[in-house]
Amino acid sequence: MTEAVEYDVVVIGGGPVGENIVDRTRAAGLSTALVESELVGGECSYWACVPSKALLRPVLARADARRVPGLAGAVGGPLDTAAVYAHRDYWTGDWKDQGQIDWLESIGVDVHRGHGRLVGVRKVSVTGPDGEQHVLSARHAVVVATGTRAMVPDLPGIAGARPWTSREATSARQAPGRLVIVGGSVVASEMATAWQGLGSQVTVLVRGARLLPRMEPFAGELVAEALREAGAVVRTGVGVEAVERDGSTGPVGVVLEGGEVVEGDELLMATGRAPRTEDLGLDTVGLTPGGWIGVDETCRVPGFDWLYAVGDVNHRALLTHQGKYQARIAGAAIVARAAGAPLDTAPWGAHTATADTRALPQAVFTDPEAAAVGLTLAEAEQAGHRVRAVDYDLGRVSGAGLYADGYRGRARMIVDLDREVLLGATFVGPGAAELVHAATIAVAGEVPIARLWHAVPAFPTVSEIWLRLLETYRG
Ligand SMILES: Cc1cc2nc3c(=O)[nH]c(=O)nc-3n(C[C@H](O)[C@H](O)[C@H](O)COP(=O)(O)OP(=O)(O)OC[C@H]3O[C@@H](n4cnc5c(N)ncnc54)[C@H](O)[C@@H]3O)c2cc1C
Ligand SMILES: NC(=O)c1ccc[n+]([C@@H]2O[C@H](COP(=O)([O-])OP(=O)(O)OC[C@H]3O[C@@H](n4cnc5c(N)ncnc54)[C@H](O)[C@@H]3O)[C@@H](O)[C@H]2O)c1
Repeated sequence: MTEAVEYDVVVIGGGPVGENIVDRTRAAGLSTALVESELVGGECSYWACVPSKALLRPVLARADARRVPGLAGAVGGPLDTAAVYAHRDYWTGDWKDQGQIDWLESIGVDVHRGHGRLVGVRKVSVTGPDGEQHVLSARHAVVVATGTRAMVPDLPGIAGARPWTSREATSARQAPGRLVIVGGSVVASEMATAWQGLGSQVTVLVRGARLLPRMEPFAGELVAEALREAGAVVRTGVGVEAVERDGSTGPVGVVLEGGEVVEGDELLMATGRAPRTEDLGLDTVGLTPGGWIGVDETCRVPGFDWLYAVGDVNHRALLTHQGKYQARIAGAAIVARAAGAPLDTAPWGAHTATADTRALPQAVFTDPEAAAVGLTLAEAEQAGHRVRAVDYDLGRVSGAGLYADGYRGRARMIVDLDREVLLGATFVGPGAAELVHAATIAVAGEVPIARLWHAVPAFPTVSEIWLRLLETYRG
């Protein structure tokens, strides 16, 4: 092995989070290396956010158009699926990352293709595609941004059944005749919407009581109702015991608790994520391989002055936008520490990822869309806040009625009664994803209800929901 090449900062993992870290550290003049074992751009760009939304957009646009009088008749037919897949392929750059590499070169980041592993304090080995190894050392920081992989439960028969994970579900070039989905959270709900819309007969097997269990209960209920109306089967409270499949092309059988078998042509396991830390050399610095990497509010690993874990891998918030926010915070902290400058780690300070716990937004691209920020009613009560949930039927807002005939949706805001600020908000309805950022500003800014009263939504937009919620609260 050759002598270590020294940088100020070494980042392992070039997903959206790693890319944002290196952008920050380079902009501040720190020499920076990025180690990536697959494609720069990460899961999000090639097998998650981007291809899934490219598949979903035509499905949701068609559903919206079918609710517009005068337009419905023009969009009654099936989707041009070849064009949908081509559009998805375009957005993934045909699973090539040359554009990202060119950008990194243009900002002066050295990209090391290969598998990165810690090999002691401040040291990272890179095993290239040809098996050759070299070592990088970091003067100031090593950042782990290795993200997650799909977590598939170890059910009897699962390996032989060759189930889809989120990777196949976002990159497939043909709709299976029958798609069985195990799981009930975001991936299950979005992929059920996409593939039912693209022509599959979808069956969703939900272990819990409803879809989207981390959101207000009405979100999952409205999404399940719409999926059923679109022709999908959504079954709740069902456990899966085993999976069976004979041969390479035969149908797959999902054996439920009690013995019933649900048959499909493909099976998608949408059962959560596992951190990509099992082969990362964590043991060489006293950490446990395979686990999530816990961090402080600056995304630094407790007990280390040089090791950071940012994005999915720290398990604070498994979302691209939030990982990129952490990258901005951690990047600023690395730069400040390298310069010996003081850090602002007070809540909402420049070097603390406060929004992860206080104002975390998410938009789920189902039909209807479901978007939320901050705490749900149950979470707020559990945290000991004195709160009131204010609900309103989105379909009663003029802007919503004009947006779609028979608009169905619901909104809820959670008011902290002691401080009269919002702790959270949820919007479910066609186009509702675009409503959440206003709520994020209200929650992160701790804007008093009395001042929100002066934030007048334009007529006739769906945003008039804000006025209705505030009127309902004020009686
Ligand atoms: C189907 C699906 C849809 C999603 N949709 C959304 C969405 O709409 N909006 C949203 O906000 N979030 C969405 N997410 C979540 C989002 O994909 C993740 O939060 C995001 O990708 C996390 O970014 P990251 O950079 O932390 O990790 P990743 O994107 O996983 O990137 C990690 C990178 O590290 C590399 N790597 C791993 N180990 C090593 C190693 N040892 N050496 C070198 N390189 C390594 C990997 O190859 C990868 O490129 C979705 C997830 C899924 C599964
Ligand atoms: N639009 C978005 O923001 C978006 C879209 C997709 C994914 N994501 C993010 O990606 C992450 C992964 O999403 P996900 O839906 O895969 O995971 P998740 O962790 O949100 O949910 C996994 C679900 O699978 C169920 N499950 C686990 N084991 C099971 C088993 N053996 N049998 C039956 N059910 C089982 C769990 O009960 C849970 O509901 C999430 O954190 C999500 O926020 C975000």
